[in-house]
Amino acid sequence: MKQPIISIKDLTKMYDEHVAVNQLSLSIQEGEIFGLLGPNGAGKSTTILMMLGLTEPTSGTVRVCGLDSVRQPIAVKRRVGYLPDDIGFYEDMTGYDNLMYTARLNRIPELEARQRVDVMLQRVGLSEAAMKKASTYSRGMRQRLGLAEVLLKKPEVIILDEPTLGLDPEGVRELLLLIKALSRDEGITVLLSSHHLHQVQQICDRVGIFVKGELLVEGDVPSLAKGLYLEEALTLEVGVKPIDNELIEKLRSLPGVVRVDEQDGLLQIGCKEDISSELSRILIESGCSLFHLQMKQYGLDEIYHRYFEGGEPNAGEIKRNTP
Ligand SMILES: Nc1ncnc2c1ncn2[C@@H]1O[C@H](COP(=O)(O)OP(=O)(O)OP(=O)(O)O)[C@@H](O)[C@H]1O
Repeated sequence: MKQPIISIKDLTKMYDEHVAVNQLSLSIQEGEIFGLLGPNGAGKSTTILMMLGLTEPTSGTVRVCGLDSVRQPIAVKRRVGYLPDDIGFYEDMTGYDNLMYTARLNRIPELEARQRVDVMLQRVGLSEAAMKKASTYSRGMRQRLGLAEVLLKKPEVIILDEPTLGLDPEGVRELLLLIKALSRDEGITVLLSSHHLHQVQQICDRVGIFVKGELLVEGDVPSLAKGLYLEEALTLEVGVKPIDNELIEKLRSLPGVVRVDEQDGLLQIGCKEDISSELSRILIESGCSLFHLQMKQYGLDEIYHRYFEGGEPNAGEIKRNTP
């Protein structure tokens, strides 16, 4: 198996007596989009700072792109792009000049810098606003300019701290789609922190849920739903004709089916796992005509609330992260 691009083992950070991150172990594979989720103060930013070599762990190890973040922080920073939650620009300079300034700081030769800045501005959808001062940019435009700046270095990994903070729904959607496209097209590994769970679940391959310095669970959204021992991990919405009691009873008796209800002419079938292909086979074999089949999965919000009902980890439901 390939070595993970980010590898964290037993990482702990204490601020005096306060444990900000506690015995964290986590591996992220190349090309993955990983979401670090959790409420304020959970330890997400501290973890990011340790990955970047910007703060030293109290104990444990963190390796990024095969480099030790404590011993080789400069080499790590060369290969990792970091977008903090409060990005600073030269407000009196245009978006274009801000990027050129960063390119020069990174010693990119002038001609190449101009070309790369043009490409990046186009990539993030800011070509038209390139000659406007950064002070006139909206929050969404600033985030996109920040992304362009990070990408100038051609990073292998990008780390985004709360990238959607303060954006309106359309801005959030645009930024997340852009992040997803970058990861897909350029093969960049993305780690992003957020407490807006429903937003990031759209683009994350896997998420880790943090609380009070501990990673309680990690996995893709469907496995987390399963890990929560949710009786009903997903609902299949089925449009089929004709619907009669015999059909409903037959479906109720299928393995993995928890409930079958009829609602507005559609069947709502709650199941423990995805049985859609088995289900369509049975319906067609029974002589029914199937005109609609849609799967509705539990989202991260549901998962998150199950874990942290009342703001505290719901001890009965926590399945510990095992490295
Ligand atoms: N420099 C510091 N000195 C002392 N305590 C700190 C320092 N930085 C963070 N902490 C504490 O460590 C804990 C984790 O903070 P951290 O900023 O990593 O959380 P977070 O999950 O990123 O939260 P947020 O979403 O609010 O940024 C918090 O209790 C915070 O008060």
